[in-house]
Amino acid sequence: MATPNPTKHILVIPFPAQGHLPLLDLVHLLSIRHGFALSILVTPQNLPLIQPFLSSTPAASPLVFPLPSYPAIPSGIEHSRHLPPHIHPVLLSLPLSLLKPQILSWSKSIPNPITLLISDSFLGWTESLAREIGVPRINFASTGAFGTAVIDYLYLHVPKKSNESIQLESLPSSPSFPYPELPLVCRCYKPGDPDWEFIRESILANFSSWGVMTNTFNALESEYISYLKNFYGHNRVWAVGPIQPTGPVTSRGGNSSVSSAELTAWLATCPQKSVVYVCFGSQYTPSESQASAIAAALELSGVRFIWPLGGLSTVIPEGFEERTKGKGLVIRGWAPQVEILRHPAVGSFLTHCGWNSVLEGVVAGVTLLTWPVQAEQFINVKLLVEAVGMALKAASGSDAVPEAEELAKTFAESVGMRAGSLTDVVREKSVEMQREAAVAVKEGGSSHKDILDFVNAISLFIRH
Ligand SMILES: O=c1ccn([C@@H]2O[C@H](COP(=O)(O)OP(=O)(O)O[C@H]3O[C@H](CO)[C@@H](O)[C@H](O)[C@H]3O)[C@@H](O)[C@H]2O)c(=O)[nH]1
Repeated sequence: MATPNPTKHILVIPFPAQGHLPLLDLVHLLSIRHGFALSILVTPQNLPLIQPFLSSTPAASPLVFPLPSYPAIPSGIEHSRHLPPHIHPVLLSLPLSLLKPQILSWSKSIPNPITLLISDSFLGWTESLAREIGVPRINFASTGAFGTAVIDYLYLHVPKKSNESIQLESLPSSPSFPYPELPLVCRCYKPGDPDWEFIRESILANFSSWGVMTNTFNALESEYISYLKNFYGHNRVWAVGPIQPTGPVTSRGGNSSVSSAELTAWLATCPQKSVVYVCFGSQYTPSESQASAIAAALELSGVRFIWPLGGLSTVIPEGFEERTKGKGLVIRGWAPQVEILRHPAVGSFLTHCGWNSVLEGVVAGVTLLTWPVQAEQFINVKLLVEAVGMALKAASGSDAVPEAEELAKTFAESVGMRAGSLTDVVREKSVEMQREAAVAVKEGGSSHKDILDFVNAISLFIRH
């Protein structure tokens, strides 16, 4: 562990959403390995959520400011998981931006000046904050390079609602997407609406950040990483993923509602690669008919499974748990996803393709079965299925209700209970990407090198 150096002081401004947490894992690594002192901006309700990070990062201190009220955000809400579904999480950027004067005066009052600001790409307003403090800013993108490229493109060339597919001309291979599959953060933009104009300006401000760090790796997205370098007009785009969870993987993002011992005991009864894991991330609850289709498919296929229903209210058919007793585990609440995926008994993952789930699946070498529902998930599927060829399409869209028989076949093929030549190809590609991901983060690997390159680049700004 490196000795913390107070002259290397990073102000970190995370975005309060589960899927954006890898920023904390990244700065943990910078602190532990490279001796950076960290100040983490956090609002009071979110302070307990970052406690595990603070406990494991001795040179990190919270910088706590109450969240100012803002009309677009119901009062008392400080985290995206508590926002009603009709409010896009990015709008939490608005009240946070009101903290700028306080952050500025705090930065002037401290004995160990800030060297650098790292903030989430949903917080592009921090670009002008960094300029006022007089330090460079790193824009941290929690989506992949392709996802980031698409969101950036769509804020430059705002698409009109259309029945035709929207083609993104200057991106590699000029991909096109049906309008409803474009990220909601882009489709929600309302020209002339002051809140959305602020968000647009904020995203455009990311383009002038001094550097960009992204949670991806070269072997997975080299084409889009190169594209981003070209787009931003410099090479300070560091692909540093897959960022590893800080501390025990069992507690990533929340306390699990099932004990590790219970899970391990059950998984120990299952043959290698025989279990299908089903999860839709932290922000989506499958509808009752979707949950029924999944349940029927699990039952019909006869596969072993683990299915966390989340803290929200997924309704599953009556009697399902009794009928599948021994074959599967239904988890009510938060599951230790990373731990589950890394268990050798798990063979495939029906996922909504949130970027963290994708990377966690890649690291674990499981076969990804894709069912994108929102955000940039359709873009991630294009990457995984069409560009890399390492995933199988299971369903698509928040309104989709797949045929139980078809989904059952996909489940069975994915764990080798049914022959399917495509699955072999896909499975081999998953194993190859798993290997590439492991190589990337090891000494000499592309992501490891990018972190060192980043540390060297910012040493120019360190005052001694
Ligand atoms: O029971 C659960 C459910 C989720 N997780 C974890 O929660 C995270 C979920 O992140 P992600 O898979 O990225 O999904 P979302 O929470 O939906 O993430 C949002 O943010 C991501 C990063 O910007 C985007 O890629 C997604 O599309 C967007 O929906 C992952 O680390 C999971 O391991 C658990 O540990 N247990």
